[in-house]
Amino acid sequence: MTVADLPRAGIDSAAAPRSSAAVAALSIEGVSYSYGARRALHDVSFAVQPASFTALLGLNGAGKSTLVALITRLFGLQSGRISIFGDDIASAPGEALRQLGVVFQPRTLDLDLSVMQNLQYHAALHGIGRGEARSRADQLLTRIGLADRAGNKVRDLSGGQMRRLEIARALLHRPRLLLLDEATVGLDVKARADLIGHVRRLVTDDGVSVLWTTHLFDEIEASDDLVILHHGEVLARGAIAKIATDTGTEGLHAAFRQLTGTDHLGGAS
Ligand SMILES: Nc1ncnc2c1ncn2[C@@H]1O[C@H](COP(=O)(O)OP(=O)(O)OP(=O)(O)O)[C@@H](O)[C@H]1O
Repeated sequence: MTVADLPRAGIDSAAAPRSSAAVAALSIEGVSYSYGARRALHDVSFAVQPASFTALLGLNGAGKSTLVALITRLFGLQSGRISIFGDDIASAPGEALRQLGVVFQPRTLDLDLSVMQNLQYHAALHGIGRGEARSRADQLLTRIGLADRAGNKVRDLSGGQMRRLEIARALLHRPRLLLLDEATVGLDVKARADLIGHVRRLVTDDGVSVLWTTHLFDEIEASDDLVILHHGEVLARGAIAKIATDTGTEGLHAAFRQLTGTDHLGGAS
């Protein structure tokens, strides 16, 4: 089976856009959030365009996880607006979240169940029937290179394979927007490259829109939409070349250093 034979993982006719194709996959407008007196996000605004890879770059404490918690409605909004393909997460949460798949930073697989059982359990939570779940799971496991591991217990997988399984699980209900929060933490260099390659192919081959949060500069490519978040504020948006031009610097490291005033650079550690 080739990629062309597979259903487009990101496209679900039931979740087709209601209006024009110009609607952003994810729109964040004027979002602020505080934990008591501690401000975590301040007037954050940016958008993820359909079928694009947007990298949200920030050092530890920048506010990435807080933003993920707001997008997924783990936390309630204090101010601002978030919408997914035009559906407001506060006023139309069902419609909005149906179009969202999430891979959270901590692993959330059941280690004692098989790969297929993990997927079927999750599909049942989404109300997907057994036959349909099996068919979608088979397709997704092929898509992410785990078809031969369907019967294995999850605890026998490598860290990178577990992450890929979490991506397959996040795509089971055919969301058009995939949110991954520091998905490569704990993986070695090869597993990181492998994982990010899979995610990039979901964008180019299947039209999935991706928001990828990271503190690692080497996970960002020249063609990505980049959002630099620092101490809860968006300091720059756009492609690396644009940000470098805007800051009068050469390349991402220098631009980041200039924008944030910090020498603490995220490397491939
Ligand atoms: N439950 C909490 N109570 C109080 N402050 C918090 C809480 N969670 C996060 N913070 C603070 O909010 C700010 C943003 O944290 P957040 O975890 O969103 O950043 P992050 O970019 O995800 O960092 P990391 O990569 O380390 O997870 C930090 O100053 C953090 O200390």
